[in-house]
Amino acid sequence: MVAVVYDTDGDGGSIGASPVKNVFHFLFCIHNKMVSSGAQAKLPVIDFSNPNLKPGSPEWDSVKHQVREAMVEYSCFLASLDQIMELQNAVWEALKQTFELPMETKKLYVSDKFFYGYAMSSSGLFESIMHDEAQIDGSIEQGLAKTYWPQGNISFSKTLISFTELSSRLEKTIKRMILEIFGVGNYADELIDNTNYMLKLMKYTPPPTGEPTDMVFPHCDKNMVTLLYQNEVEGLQIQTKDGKWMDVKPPPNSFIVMVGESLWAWLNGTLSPTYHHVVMKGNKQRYNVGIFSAPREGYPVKAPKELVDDKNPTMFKPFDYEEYLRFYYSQVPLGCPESTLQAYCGL
Ligand SMILES: O=C(O)CCC(=O)C(=O)O
Ligand SMILES: [Fe+2]
Repeated sequence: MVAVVYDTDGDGGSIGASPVKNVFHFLFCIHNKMVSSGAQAKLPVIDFSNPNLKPGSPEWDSVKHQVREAMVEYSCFLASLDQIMELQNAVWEALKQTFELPMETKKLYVSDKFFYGYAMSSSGLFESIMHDEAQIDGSIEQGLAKTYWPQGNISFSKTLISFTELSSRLEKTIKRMILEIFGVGNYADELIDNTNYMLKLMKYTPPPTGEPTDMVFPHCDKNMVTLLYQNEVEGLQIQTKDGKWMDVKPPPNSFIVMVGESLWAWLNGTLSPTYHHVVMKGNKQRYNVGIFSAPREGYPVKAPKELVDDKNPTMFKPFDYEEYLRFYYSQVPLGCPESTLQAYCGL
């Protein structure tokens, strides 16, 4: 299916006739009323920079212990990785260069996979480029860079390939630790082999009023694990167990790690998905680049038998991630139920 994910009206208001436009209206609408001041608590920062971080080592066990504490409390943490600092400037340069392209050029990037490509919110303040299967050799170069720079753009491609390698390696480490924590580490290789990585480039333009403005409405990601790397402009808030919004303030060497609905289902509810939104304030542009891991098409999301018993019955019917995404985007215009996964395949 071809995903034409561009909204030209820029009115930030009325809901148009096209389902795609409706999706973007709801996904990126502006609700000033939802803005709240962040709670005071701080997310744990866990260091993954040690090159000796190998499964079974004392370093591994120590980091895993920290991951457990953070995930159980917040379903979210900050993963510091010093190696990202070497890429930092090149990453922001690549994003700026991309979003500064003329609008007609940016619109050229339309993927043949469902929902991937260039998108802009109806307010015009939030832009994103979603590139699926970023881990596949040549995909960033041939699929993305060649669309924008037909003559090629070596520095752009090299930077985003290195970013994808570094962040997907970190994602694998984190996922392996999470599975070990819940006693299902024996499934880690299978799950990793059936993972697809979506690369998402994001630009937030500050609201003209300068008032705090909700740019991405509260939601849980649908995928397995989300890793976000943002510039110095804050805006992300996650919801804590007591229902308060907490500001996320990542140091420059850190990724934000969040749990998506697919991991929630795969773990049969053992971890909750991270509920989050983005509030922009001030006058600086916010850039963010994320890697979203997701189950490959055709690999059903199904909790392993070890996580199911009489006390913990299966929460969801096995589902295909891509089919669930289609359902989700068909539901969003109808008003976004609290849990679309529950509505889709809850038991
Ligand atoms: O920009 C951010 O910090 C979060 C973006 C987000 O929630 C998403 O892309 O799903
Ligand atoms: Fe999100």
